[in-house]
Amino acid sequence: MSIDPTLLDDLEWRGLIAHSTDLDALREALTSGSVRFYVGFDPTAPSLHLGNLVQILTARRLQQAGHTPFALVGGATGMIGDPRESGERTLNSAETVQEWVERVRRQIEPFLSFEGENAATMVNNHDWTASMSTIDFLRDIGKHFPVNRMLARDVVRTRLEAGISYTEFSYVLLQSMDFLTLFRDHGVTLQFGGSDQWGNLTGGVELIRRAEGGRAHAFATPLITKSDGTKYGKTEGGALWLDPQMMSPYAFYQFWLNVEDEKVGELLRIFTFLSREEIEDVESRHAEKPFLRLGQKTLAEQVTTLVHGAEETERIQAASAALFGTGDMTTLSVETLAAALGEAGAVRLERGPALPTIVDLLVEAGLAASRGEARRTVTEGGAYVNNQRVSDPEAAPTESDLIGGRWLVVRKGKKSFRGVEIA
Ligand SMILES: N[C@@H](Cc1ccc(O)cc1)C(=O)O
Repeated sequence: MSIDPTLLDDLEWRGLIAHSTDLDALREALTSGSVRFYVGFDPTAPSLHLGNLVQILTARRLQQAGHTPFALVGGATGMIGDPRESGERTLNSAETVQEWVERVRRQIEPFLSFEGENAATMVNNHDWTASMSTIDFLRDIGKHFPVNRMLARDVVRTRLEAGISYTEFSYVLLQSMDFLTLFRDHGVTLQFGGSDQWGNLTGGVELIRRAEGGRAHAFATPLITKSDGTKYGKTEGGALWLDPQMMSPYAFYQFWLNVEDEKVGELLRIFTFLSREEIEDVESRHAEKPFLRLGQKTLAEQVTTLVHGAEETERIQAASAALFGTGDMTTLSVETLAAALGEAGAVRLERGPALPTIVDLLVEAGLAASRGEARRTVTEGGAYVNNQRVSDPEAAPTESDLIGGRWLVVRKGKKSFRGVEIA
């Protein structure tokens, strides 16, 4: 496996290095051989989310450049909880943590290669933490942690007033012990994580120095925020999950399609494997005609393909093109349409003796508040069934209009549409 000497320049160009312990030493290490590195994920939910994806993709970049990944799932740290500013976490049961460990592990695996000279290894910190005695922990690890420095960390300072348990306060020792263990047992010399992990990352580097006289490196990736500084996912109603059961691939795709123009370049650099030339080309074409949304479309296609695969992405694209365009809907697969409409909203109508008229459809689909309003929408030319404009308020679709024998797409104006299932 040859080493790509341009890796660090590429990471910097992508804006992936927000903090680092010593960039020159890191560059030296990353160009002189395959570096064993690690990144950890806590099972705090049944699925990883957008923030974790930055780390997963960064790990993949390092592996593609010839370095050797250790992906850690926090079977132990997931039992404790990394302190966050919003307050003390509630402890999850051991069974729940165990179940989530497995799910998180399966989510990470497809992004890394487990073959070849620099094959990835999955590790679980429960393996070296669970059997450790309290006495050993306090003597061998605790002794290296000055409490005054632990108190100075931002997250701890913000928590001091409202309160922080000894459990969460100790978290940094566990993560630092992980780095030390991987350093000793596997020669791991680099850890990275999100910028909120900076204290935990440097804790490990410092512990390796104090306990072992060893040299290790760390860097932190930036926090991904919207242009107003708030987190993605907050206003969309929940985190952006990678698990298709928790966030449909269609909704995932739509999220990328709707990011702000100012963010397109940054997100393309962080979340795609397009080259610098390709990204710069998309950016300049996007800047010329932002209304074509080339940047968002590229982003949506690339990231959805990485997470949900090419086939699923094509299905979503076909559905979106049909829903928002003028295309022929009858050629769509019913599954894709149903998924897309499930997201956009769909209503179900009992099949009566005759199919409903366009006025009925607009009212039933919730696109018009009254029959009067529905009638006006039709006469003003703003009503569509399956992308075909309907101009007669009394007109009703025919059986052959029903996609897959039961679906209609009712649209009002350009953007509001609903699925109607006649069952
Ligand atoms: N603390 C990390 C997860 C982690 C756990 C253990 C480690 O050794 C490393 C990282 C997070 O909350 O995202």
